[in-house]
Amino acid sequence: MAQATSFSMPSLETITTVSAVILSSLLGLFYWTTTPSTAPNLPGPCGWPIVGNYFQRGADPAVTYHRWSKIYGPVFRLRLGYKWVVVFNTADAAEELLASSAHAATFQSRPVPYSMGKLFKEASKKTITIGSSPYVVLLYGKRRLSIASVSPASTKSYERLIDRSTQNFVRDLNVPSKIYGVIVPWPIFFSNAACLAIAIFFGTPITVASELFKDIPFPMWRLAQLRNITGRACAYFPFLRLFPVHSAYKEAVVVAKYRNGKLAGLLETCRKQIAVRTTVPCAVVSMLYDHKTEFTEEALTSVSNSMVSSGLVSHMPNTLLWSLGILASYKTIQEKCYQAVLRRQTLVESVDPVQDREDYLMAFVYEAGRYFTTLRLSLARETIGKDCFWKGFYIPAGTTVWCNIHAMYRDVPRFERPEKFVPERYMVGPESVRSIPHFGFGLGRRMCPATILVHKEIYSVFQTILTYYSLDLFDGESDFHAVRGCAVGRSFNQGPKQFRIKLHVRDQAKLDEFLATEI
Ligand code: HEM
Repeated sequence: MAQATSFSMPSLETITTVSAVILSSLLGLFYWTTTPSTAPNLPGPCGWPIVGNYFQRGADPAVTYHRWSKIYGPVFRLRLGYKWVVVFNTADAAEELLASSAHAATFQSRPVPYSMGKLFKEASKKTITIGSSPYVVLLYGKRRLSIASVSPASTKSYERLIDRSTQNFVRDLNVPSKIYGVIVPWPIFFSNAACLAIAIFFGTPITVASELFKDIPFPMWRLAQLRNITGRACAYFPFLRLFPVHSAYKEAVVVAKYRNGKLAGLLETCRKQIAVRTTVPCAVVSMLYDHKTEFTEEALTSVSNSMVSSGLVSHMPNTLLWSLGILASYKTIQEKCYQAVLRRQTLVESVDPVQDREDYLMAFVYEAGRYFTTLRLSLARETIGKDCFWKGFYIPAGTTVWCNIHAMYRDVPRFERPEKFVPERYMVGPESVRSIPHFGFGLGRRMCPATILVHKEIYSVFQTILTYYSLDLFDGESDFHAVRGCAVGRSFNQGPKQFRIKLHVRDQAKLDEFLATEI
């Protein structure tokens, strides 16, 4: 006997989801077949129906865009789902569009991707870093605070904190070196970059800074995942927002709240110390002295978030790790850096990152920033208020813009043999005589305010390590090619593949004395 087939009606939720998917697909198809007049009229690669160029971006999108720029020109457009994005790929084009008086004002906002917007609502506005903030009234006030806190004068006032932090790098390298002989640098460089950021900004003692995030419930980089230019499909395909929220997002919200709490606590401690004049010179002191009453607690925590996030998340540690790897792998470069360290010991002044063109270690720091470019697509920008007309092309208001720093640093008219790692380019020859562009820190009105501080910090870290140790690569990545040696080209920030090193003490008595010194 034939069995009766039971048939139950799909739930209302299923019907809604399926209808939304079909509707979005139809809208996507319509959008693809009829490029709207509001799209930028630039050349660009032909995409697939609905998804556009989303799946054509390859494992390392900055590298793919560099290749595409040879076909479509220095500035081209992409379509990712429903969104148009414009990519700047040469130094000339980026300087003209982001830094010239004709266009700079147009590109001074930042887009707020869907997940970030949601995060800001759920984890409070304190989470909005300057680097993730659109152009709003408070932005330039916050930028002013951030610039005050890292100006050359204030940086000079907390040089001692930089020395204290770099001593801690050596302390943390010394222990596993003695016990195991071989070192996995990741945990040491990530935790010390975080300590460096906290110590310099809040004047926090290293012993306190190194314990601060020990009870973090989820990894700090959950937050960076939300900012990732190449990730987050729901930013481009709105129908995905109908699906339940991913656990990584929920964890990012928890991390954001946790971090806000810790930073607000540190700020409060600084305030109390300032009131009774027991504070040490640090970035918060430089920031608060002139602007004590103008800013709300929320704004100040947001600025604190901005100023420590590069150390807590990834660009600082990744830049240090690439540099460490190349020093360990390329003995000639390491020896030249060591000679520069010895030369510096004979000079009275500490290095001046802007003026000093004779210091090989400084040139090495610049070249590592150029060659590896840890924020390859910078931080996204958005046009603000008005359309941009450039060389007969049209970029409408509200368009997302990515600046391909990886490609700009490989711009042949600007950089000779850009595929080679050559620190000397910053000491002699055409690149050293003109003012040096540090595209790795962006350009124009939203450029990173911390260029000088960062160069000084990286210099100090390697100056201190090389004073006491010579380095050898033990195993793992050895080539340190910016593209082939990159661990994950699609992440928010590009770091090297895994490697391990060995350290050799240059002079044990000198090292012991240094480790026993309280700076
Ligand atoms: C290796 C280290 C670093 C790199 C490679 C780096 C790179 C960048 C880049 C590419 C941008 C975007 C610029 C643009 O859109 O044109 C940026 C923004 C920013 N950076 Fe850095 N940065 C580093 C370290 C730091 C540090 C240590 C601080 C603070 C002490 C800092 C504070 C900021 C702030 C506040 C912004 C946002 C500026 C704005 O949106 O107006 N950065 N950084």
